[in-house]
Parts: sequence; C-alpha cells; structure tokens
Amino acid sequence: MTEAVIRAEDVAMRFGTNTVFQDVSFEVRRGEIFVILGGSGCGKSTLLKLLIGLMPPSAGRIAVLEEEIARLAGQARRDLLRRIGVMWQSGALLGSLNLLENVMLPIEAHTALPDDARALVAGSKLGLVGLGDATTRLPAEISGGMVKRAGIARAMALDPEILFLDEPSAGLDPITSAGLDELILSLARETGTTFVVVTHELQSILAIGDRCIMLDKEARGMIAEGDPKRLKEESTHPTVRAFFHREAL
Ligand SMILES: Nc1ncnc2c1ncn2[C@@H]1O[C@H](COP(=O)(O)OP(=O)(O)OP(=O)(O)O)[C@@H](O)[C@H]1O
Repeated sequence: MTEAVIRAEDVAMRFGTNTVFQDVSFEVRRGEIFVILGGSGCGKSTLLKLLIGLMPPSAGRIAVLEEEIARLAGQARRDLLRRIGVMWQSGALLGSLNLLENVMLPIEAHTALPDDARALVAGSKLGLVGLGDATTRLPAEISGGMVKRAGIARAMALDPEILFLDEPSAGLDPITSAGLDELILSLARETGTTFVVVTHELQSILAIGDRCIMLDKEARGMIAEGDPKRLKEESTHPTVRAFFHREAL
C-alpha cells in the first residue's frame, strides 16, 4: 500500500467543556486527494489546524511526514512546515503586491535564491495554475477564481509534499468552482503532491476526492471514511446518505 503521509490516531479536540470531536483516526496516503467534509460546526477547520500544528490535540496523536507535529519546536518545526503548504479560504494575498511578488514571498523567506531565480520559480508556479499571463496584476484586479489559483501557486512555491486547502470553492460560482477542481486534479497528477481539502461542496467532493472522512457535529466525531463515490452509493448511515443525496431530497 502507498506510504501514509499523515496518521491521526484517536484524536480528540475540546475547548473547555465543548468536545468538538473524539476518537478520530485516519491515514492520508502519498499522492491522493483526501477530503475532510461535514456540516457547519463539525470541526473541519479545527482538524485542519491540528494537522498543520497550529494547536495540539486534546488527546491522541497526529504524525505528519513521520513527525509528531504538535511536539516539534524550533528548527525541526520550521523544517517540517517547509514541507507542507496551506491555502486559507480567502487566498490571503497581499493587496499591495502583484501576483509574482506574492508568490515570491515564501521563496524569499525560506531560501537563499537570488532575485532572478526567485522570480523564475514564482513565475513557473503561476504558470502551473494558469496565471502565466497575469504575473504583474494586483489581487484587486483579478477575479475570485484567479485569487484562489494565485493562492494555490503561493502555497506551492516551495514544492510542498502536502498541500492543505481550506474551502477552496467558497465564494465561487459553480463554473469557476468546477475549473478549480480540474486544476486541483491536474496538479495532483502532474506534481504528485498530496492534497488535503476541507470542503462541504458535494460536487467538488465527488469530482476530486480519492478518499474522504466525514465529521459530524451530533456524533462529535467521524461517521464515515472511504471513497466518496462509494459512500454515496453504499453508506447506510442516515446522515451520510442525506449529505450525499441532498440534491434528491
Ligand atoms: N478557538 C476556539 N475556541 C473555542 N471554541 C472553538 C475554537 N475554534 C473552534 N471552536 C468550536 O469548535 C467547533 C467547530 O468549529 P470549526 O470552525 O472547526 O467547524 P467547521 O466544521 O470548520 O465549521 P464551518 O464549516 O462552519 O467553518 C465549534 O463549536 C466552534 O465554536
């Protein structure tokens, strides 16, 4: 079986007396597109924060690229974070910098490459996401879909082994959203990057997800794991069925 790049074992997260989830265990395998899904407030963003080490779990263990991310500090932590990329919902571009300069930022921060080489790398990442002709545009001058693409280019600037995407289709119309799904699929195929995507967009989940887990607020944990297309056909769990068949309800 393909190597696991993330292993979550019996993970729980509590804020005070509020248990968001517990007993969450799963693996993400190298090269797959892994989707974290579930309704509002079930803890998708919280789980994403645990996976990238922004906070430690209340219980359990999360290993990312064989390292227990919550326990790392200093250089070891920086070294691991360099191997992963994150795109937040907004795309998080700096408005005063053009797209090329935005993508150059992480390269400047983490490598000693000279200016022209940095620009070359940043330009090639923008080319990968279909923005090769827009490198001198400012974020305010481009569409919402292009902002997301630029955010992905920036998250890929350092050739991450795992790319985390937080609600990539949020705020996009269905056609733009479908275009973004195609981009994610082609990047996964061409670069071999592992994708972990947080979303509740059913069309996206079915279009891009190799495997998924579904979190549930009432159950305070995972209620499904597997290939989303198979879950849609085969799951007998009422909440899972309602989610995958909601168009028909
Ligand atoms: N820093 C925090 N302190 C206290 N409670 C928090 C904190 N972060 C999240 N929560 C709680 O955890 C629960 C899950 O929130 P989270 O944002 O992870 O859900 P979500 O599935 O991402 O929701 P949405 O799809 O609406 O973004 C909520 O009850 C929220 O109030």
